[in-house]
Amino acid sequence: MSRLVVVSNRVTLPAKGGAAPAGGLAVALQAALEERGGIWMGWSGKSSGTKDPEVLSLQEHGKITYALTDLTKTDVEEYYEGFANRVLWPICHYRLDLAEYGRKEMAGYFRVNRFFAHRLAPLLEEDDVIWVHDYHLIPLATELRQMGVKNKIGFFLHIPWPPADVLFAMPVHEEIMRGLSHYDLVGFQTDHDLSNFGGGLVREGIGEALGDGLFTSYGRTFKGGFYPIGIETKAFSEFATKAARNIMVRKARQSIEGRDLIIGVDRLDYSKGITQRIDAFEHFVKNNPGYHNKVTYLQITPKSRSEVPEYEAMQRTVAEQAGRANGAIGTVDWVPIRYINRSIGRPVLAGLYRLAKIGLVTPLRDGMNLVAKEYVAAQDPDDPGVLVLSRFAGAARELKGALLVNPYDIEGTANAIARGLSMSLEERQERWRRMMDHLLEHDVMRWCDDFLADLAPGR
Ligand SMILES: O=P(O)(O)OC[C@H]1O[C@H](O[C@H]2O[C@H](CO)[C@@H](O)[C@H](O)[C@H]2O)[C@H](O)[C@@H](O)[C@@H]1O
Ligand SMILES: O=c1ccn([C@@H]2O[C@H](COP(=O)(O)OP(=O)(O)O)[C@@H](O)[C@H]2O)c(=O)[nH]1
Repeated sequence: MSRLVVVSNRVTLPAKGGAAPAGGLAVALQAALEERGGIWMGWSGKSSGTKDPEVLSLQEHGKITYALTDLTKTDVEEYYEGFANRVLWPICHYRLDLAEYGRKEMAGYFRVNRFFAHRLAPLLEEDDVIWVHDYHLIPLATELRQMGVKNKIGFFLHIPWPPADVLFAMPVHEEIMRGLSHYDLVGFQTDHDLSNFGGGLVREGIGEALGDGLFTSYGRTFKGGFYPIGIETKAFSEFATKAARNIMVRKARQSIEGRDLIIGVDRLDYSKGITQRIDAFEHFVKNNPGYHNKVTYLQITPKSRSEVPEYEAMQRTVAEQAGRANGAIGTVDWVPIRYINRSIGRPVLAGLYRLAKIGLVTPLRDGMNLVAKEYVAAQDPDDPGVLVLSRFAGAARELKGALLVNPYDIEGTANAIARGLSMSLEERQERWRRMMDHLLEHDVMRWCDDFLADLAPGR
């Protein structure tokens, strides 16, 4: 088997005790690489200030060699906070209104991709298979090809790919589309993302779908496919079973005092639909007096990308909204919404998911949403909870046993909460079994194997 070289913007070294960082990409790649071994190259998450970053720091952990680089302050501002998170992220999440274009940021994005290529190239061996992840690094293959790298290079996009009318509002879309054509395989989360990609090529007159998963554009022929990312289903389910003994989970159980628990877990991001979700919960409580003092909604929301103005503003908005809703619907002996702003380790999260009667996962747009899958995997087969899931999450293409909602429809989401809480055991089990069987078969290793088999068959 060829050596696997993974490149992603952010690389986080495994924490003591094996706790993984918040963020689906890091969680999934760690699981996939731990089994197969290989190199994982990317940004350390640290800034070297104004100094040029030192050479790569190489560190071995188990079968993985981590190759980390710092970035200068300017690089972080222009490449990560600027172009990646203020242009590509909003555009790919259909938020044209939030995209902020700047020539400086665009230049910084392409410059850092070149820098990554120059740092990566000396590590490469002839037979290596290179797997690049996410929107931060779209131009990386172009840069590597210009340096003469002939290896197989695949790209997987963890976030949605928008339709032509949205994508082409981005001034630099042509460079981005050209960048993708330099890969051997371009993978998306869902069939919808793939068809948006193919549709965009045709609409702009820059390429076409040749059939059998082949595309051509800018004089290159490459494969495209969809590979829905999975979780470590079996291991996560075992975590959840054991977590009942965890002290934090026991304390949480005691503190809800027999009320029904509803759980939401999301990075603090405008794409996650947290404000609409709080509105929906408030609406549910107001319209279902029988549930007064009988339900607790726990929203776990670690801060994310706080240097980006839209994210900083959200911290205030969501906190104020949770406070206002508690003021409006709470009573002297009942705080209906518990809003937590820090990251919780996944072993504890697993136990909290299992305690919850409803997993409330209502992003306005999401590439996949691993929380939805983790919630299902964590359930007790004898008494499973109900997943209320946005139809705009990639996970909705697979998890047909969920109650699918439109997160913009506040009343509809409130009704789904009510329906979930009163659903019969038989229906809950039937819906859960369907989803769990799917997740057991399509776990994170399957995702990894499927992608790599299409990228480098027979290697
Ligand atoms: O690295 P950050 O800027 O702190 O952000 C964390 C990650 O967020 C995004 O995750 C996506 O990947 C998940 C796994 O495929 C998927 O389930 C989710 O829908 C996506 O939003 C981002 O794509 C990653 O690059 C970030 O590391
Ligand atoms: O306090 C938290 C919140 C989230 N997560 C993990 O972060 C990932 C979030 O992935 P998802 O695909 O749902 O969204 P993303 O943040 O990548 O957009 C999941 O594995 C969560 O278990 C975590 O470990 N602790």
